[in-house]
Amino acid sequence: MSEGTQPIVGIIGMGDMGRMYAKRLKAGGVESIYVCDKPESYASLKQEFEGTGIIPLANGHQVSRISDFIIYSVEAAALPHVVKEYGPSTKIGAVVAGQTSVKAPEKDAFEKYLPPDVGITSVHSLHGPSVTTEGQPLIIIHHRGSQSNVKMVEDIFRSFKSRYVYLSYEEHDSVTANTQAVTHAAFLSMGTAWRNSASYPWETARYVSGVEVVKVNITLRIYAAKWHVYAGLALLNPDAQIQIQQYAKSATELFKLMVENKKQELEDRVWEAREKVFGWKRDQEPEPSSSSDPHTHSKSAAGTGIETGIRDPILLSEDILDQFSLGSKPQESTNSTTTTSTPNSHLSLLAMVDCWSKLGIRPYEHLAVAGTPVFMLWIGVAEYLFRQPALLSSAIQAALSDRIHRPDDIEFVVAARGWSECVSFGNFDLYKRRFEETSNFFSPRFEEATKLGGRMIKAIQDLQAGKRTAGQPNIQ
Ligand SMILES: NC(=O)C1=CN([C@@H]2O[C@H](COP(=O)(O)OP(=O)(O)OC[C@H]3O[C@@H](n4cnc5c(N)ncnc54)[C@H](OP(=O)(O)O)[C@@H]3O)[C@@H](O)[C@H]2O)C=CC1
Ligand SMILES: O=C(O)C(=O)Cc1ccc(O)cc1
Repeated sequence: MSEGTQPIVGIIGMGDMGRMYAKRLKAGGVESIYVCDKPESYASLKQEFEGTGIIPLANGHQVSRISDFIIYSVEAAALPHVVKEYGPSTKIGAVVAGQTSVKAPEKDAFEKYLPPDVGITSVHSLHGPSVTTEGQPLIIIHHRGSQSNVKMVEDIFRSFKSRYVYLSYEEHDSVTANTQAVTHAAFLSMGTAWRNSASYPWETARYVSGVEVVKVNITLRIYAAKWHVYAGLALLNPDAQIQIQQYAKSATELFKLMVENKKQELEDRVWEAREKVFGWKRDQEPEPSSSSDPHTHSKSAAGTGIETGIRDPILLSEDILDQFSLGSKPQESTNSTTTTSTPNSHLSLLAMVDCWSKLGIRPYEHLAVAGTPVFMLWIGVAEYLFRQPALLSSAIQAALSDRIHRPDDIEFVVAARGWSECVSFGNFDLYKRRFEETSNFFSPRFEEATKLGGRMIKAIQDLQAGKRTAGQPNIQ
């Protein structure tokens, strides 16, 4: 690349993320963008991108030969063979990145198949293709080559207005196992449980309000997306299995305490997890943003040593959550199965906080480094339940005595164990089958839920942004 000229950007893989990148980079002022998908898609890509300034080429060899910065944006499981094929054609002195959600296989493939004169400065946008890039974390992994390559990558993505987060390959997989893999395991399990109960949660009045809205909408959002994205980051991330297994173990152990009616043990375990994760003493309700919030003075992300600065609590309110109800809120009725006030064990959330506690995960610190919108919402609802002692007590009480939700809880435990086992087998076909069985069950509601999920994510981001502009501490 000669001095003063813009780098030529190449994208291999024009699926959802590749397209989003190409369009946003073009709109952001990158002059030359060459892209390709599989050779059989060349003709249709050419037609689709005619007149846009984004130039489709026949294959990854052509993109690699001409580009100064090449982004592989293909399925995680396909990446090694795609890099093996096109990597040797990479232009001398170019810089290569992968959009892959899991970096261990990407690192291996790049080291193995890229010529030694090629730099490796990888990226990962921590959000889906339909979410704004603005304010979202964009992880930059500088692995090989001149430090000036980092500046080039930063300049290329400047128009995204994302928040750059600098990690190593290993730190990336450790943080995303904590933020993404285990969070997805929770939502996938809820979906499987509902499917196996043959019940659409929005048809059951007890699921329409508050915390349930997030559970249902995000579950549907995940099942509406591509299975390989979730399979890749769960099955190929060496750190993810431990987290997913602990989540299933937490759900199982809590459930056993429930059915054995071991009140004291269950209470002690839940309140201890609350203190360990959130720092709030038993029965103590923290003031908003008070110094008793442990996460408001955290300094480094657990396990990474990365300085994170300060993070606000999320402080979701019932009012915000209810704006996104999937059904209409029923009137209080004498039939307890149809009232919104029926206490719920919230086993999926009790298990999540127990799992964070057992693994020493500090969710706010990971959120500050590499939080996805889904993870932020999930912490938001966990915080909502655990912040208010009365609400948490009523969940524990329901866990011990309520019989209405118990069948759902059984299904949930079985589902969490099933996902954990599936991940431990490392079998993509099995994962796909499990995913698609549930995804087909929910598909009639995808369009609506995806829109609602998008609005919910925007609302929580606006809430956070509003707090920051109101003078509360920011994470940067
Ligand atoms: N979707 C998301 O929310 C996010 C995804 N990611 C990561 O980004 C990557 C891409 O994901 P996403 O865009 O969603 O997935 P898609 O399936 O939409 O896109 C992947 C594209 O790569 C193409 N491809 C496969 N092999 C080749 C090849 N040899 N040459 C050229 N193109 C090829 C695929 O073609 P075909 O369909 O024919 O196989 C497909 O069009 C994944 O690694 C994912 O983990 C990261 C952040 C968010
Ligand atoms: O926010 C989430 O967890 C999502 O589900 C969207 C997503 C999927 C894969 C990524 O690598 C990054 C973000």
